[in-house]
Amino acid sequence: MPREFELCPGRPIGGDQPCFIIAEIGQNHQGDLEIAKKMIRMAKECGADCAKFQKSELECRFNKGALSRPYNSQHAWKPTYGGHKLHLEFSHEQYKELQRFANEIGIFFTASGMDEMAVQFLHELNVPFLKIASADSNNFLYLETTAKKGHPMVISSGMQSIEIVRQIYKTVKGINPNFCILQCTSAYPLSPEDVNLRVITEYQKEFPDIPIGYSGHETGIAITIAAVAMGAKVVERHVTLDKTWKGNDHEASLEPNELTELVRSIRIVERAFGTSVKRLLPCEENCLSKLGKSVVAKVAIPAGTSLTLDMLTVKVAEPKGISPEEIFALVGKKVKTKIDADESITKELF
Ligand SMILES: CC(=O)N[C@H](C=O)[C@@H](O)[C@H](O)[C@H](O)COP(=O)(O)O
Ligand SMILES: C=C(OP(=O)(O)O)C(=O)O
Repeated sequence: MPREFELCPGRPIGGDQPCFIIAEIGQNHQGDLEIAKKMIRMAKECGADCAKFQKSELECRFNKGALSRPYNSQHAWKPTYGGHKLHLEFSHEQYKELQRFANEIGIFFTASGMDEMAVQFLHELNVPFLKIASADSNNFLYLETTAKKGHPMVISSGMQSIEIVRQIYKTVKGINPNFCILQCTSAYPLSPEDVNLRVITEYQKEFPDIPIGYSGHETGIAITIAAVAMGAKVVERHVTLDKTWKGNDHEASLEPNELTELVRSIRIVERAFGTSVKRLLPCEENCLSKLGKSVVAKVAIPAGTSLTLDMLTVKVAEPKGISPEEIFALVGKKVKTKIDADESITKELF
């Protein structure tokens, strides 16, 4: 059983705790603070545990060449990648406002720190946990600095190999025990064939003492529900107010009705995990008494006969007789009284 730890105040994850559901607002707010607030409210109303953003300090995250490279995508807000990213970036003051807003409406608030300066800002903002985006999970310098901040960590593993993920585990484990690793494939939208849910099982085997989760970029909710059924303890999905909006992530995001349905389905699946003890349950008694089978005489059996298998069959019978699993134990037993063909074989006959 993976160890539990408190990801947010009063909200442990891992073990048998409910799956922690992150609504990744990311940059789907289009650079508009009012849309961002609407999305935080939406995440809360749909039942997500946390609203998450992406914080960058652009000069720390990108070099000059990357900032000035042309961005010709249909999703571009400005002609250069730097201009585009700047359009989607909220200031420190705006982050504080969003954090206050999330506090007011009662949903956990955090962000991925997309570079070391952003992590320092989020540390000062005192977010409950730090999300490490896939693109930083092999950035060991950053990982070490971030782990040392002491916040719980949720680390995504898109674009990485198992060797790198082992190194992530080892590095962070040595500094900060409170972290989990998410299976993730970094493509938008993600085809089911590239999801590789089996990696969740692999991570559970490789890292049995930490919670494992899933960060999905597919469309729809089925795959994320399956991830939870496989034991994901944290799930993250992009959310949007409108999938047709401009932006790289909207198509692979969930609209409010889908997020609501995802949360509802995850909570149902969790109720269904139940126990690993296999036994007849009280709720099965009705079915058993209506359709459960009994041993029945196949032929008329005279009193004093030693039973053989060819005298017996199994049917739904009234009254209830001996259970079918005991049929072989009846062979050789002598009946006290005569039994008619098709009569239930009951304990009283011996
Ligand atoms: C890998 C990574 O950081 N991925 C993020 C999280 O999933 C995404 O939200 C990107 O920020 C987004 O897809 C980038 O789009 P553009 O390049 O149009 O700003
Ligand atoms: C890119 C991010 O997440 P992931 O790698 O899980 O898609 C993020 O959190 O900003």
